[in-house]
Amino acid sequence: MRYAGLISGGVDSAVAVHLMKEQGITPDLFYIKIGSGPEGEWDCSAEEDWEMASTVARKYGCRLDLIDLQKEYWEYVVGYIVDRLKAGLTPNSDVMCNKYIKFGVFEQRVGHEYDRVATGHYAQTETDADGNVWLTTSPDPVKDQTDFLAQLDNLGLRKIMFPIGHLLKEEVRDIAEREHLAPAHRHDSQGICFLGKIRFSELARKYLGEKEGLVVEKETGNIIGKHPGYWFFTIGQRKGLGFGGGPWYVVGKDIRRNIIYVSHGFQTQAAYGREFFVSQPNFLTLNPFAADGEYDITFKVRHTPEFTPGRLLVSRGRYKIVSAEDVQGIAPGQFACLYDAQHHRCYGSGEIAQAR
Ligand SMILES: Nc1ncnc2c1ncn2[C@@H]1O[C@H](COP(=O)(O)OP(=O)(O)OP(=O)(O)O)[C@@H](O)[C@H]1O
Repeated sequence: MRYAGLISGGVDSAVAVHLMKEQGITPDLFYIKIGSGPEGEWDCSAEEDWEMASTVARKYGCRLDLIDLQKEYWEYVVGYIVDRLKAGLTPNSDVMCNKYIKFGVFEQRVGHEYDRVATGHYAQTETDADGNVWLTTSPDPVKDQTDFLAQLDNLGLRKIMFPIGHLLKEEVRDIAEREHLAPAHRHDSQGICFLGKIRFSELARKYLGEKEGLVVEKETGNIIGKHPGYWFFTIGQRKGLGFGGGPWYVVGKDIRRNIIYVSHGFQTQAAYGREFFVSQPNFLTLNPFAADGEYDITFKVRHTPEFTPGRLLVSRGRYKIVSAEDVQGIAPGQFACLYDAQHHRCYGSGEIAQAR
């Protein structure tokens, strides 16, 4: 068996390597470089991550290679983000980075030479009696990353290994301390999916520019203020609106007229919803909802520790989630991730469809 390990310079993948060594496996390690943009305009400070990865590789006698996927990252992941922002949708860079980069381009370039590829994700897999491999959640609900992995295909899932998947973050840190792994005291690495909120707005400014529009209170139609372009705002967003007299929630967008609709108050009903459609989901293994009917599920519409209970209504290939609780900020384009009622198995995810 040939083993590869994806190493980021952070604690999680360092401990993953340690645990593989404990099992007698010496993986070849790969550090993926996404660089700092086509014109070198973003400061990614990746040197430190590379240093950390090298220290771990030396300690465990592993080969370490740097794979430059800068061009592909900007083409596929950043391209997708800008596209979605322009369409008024809420993109998810972590999901797409896993799909296109770590398990997409990496697999084509390097991964295909290996039988298994290990990462430091907080997720697990299980094999049923028929030999089907399923993605299952981490015991650490705060760190669980199954939602980021839910767009992979079954081939990827069969190949992947999560050496720290059964552990809590605290346990991973303890191992790192005990083993004097250099990154033990580091913050989480930049990772390659580094595009957080700030980056999103920087990207939006660079690629889509600014275009002044109106901010309108949904209930009254009153004009509250102006904004620099609908692409800077996400449905459900509360912080960073800067309109005064808040809290305000973004509850809708009219992208044709460049209008942002907001709603006022802490408990505003307009910020919540209970029902929405999911575009054709990607099923990681089998589709457990193949027959029309109603199913008890849990789901997530964003990366939070909570799994929301609800029912999935399936009718002629259409998937509708009816939540048992109010859900804040149901944003078209964002992924709805589907789990069983015990939030043990993660079945896959699909984009939240535009309300019609
Ligand atoms: N630049 C990279 N090169 C290679 N693999 C990476 C890189 N960034 C992330 N990974 C892989 O993806 C996993 C999850 O990445 P994520 O960005 O979520 O980081 P994390 O949970 O903070 O993990 P870590 O502590 O290892 O950075 C990492 O554990 C690692 O296996």
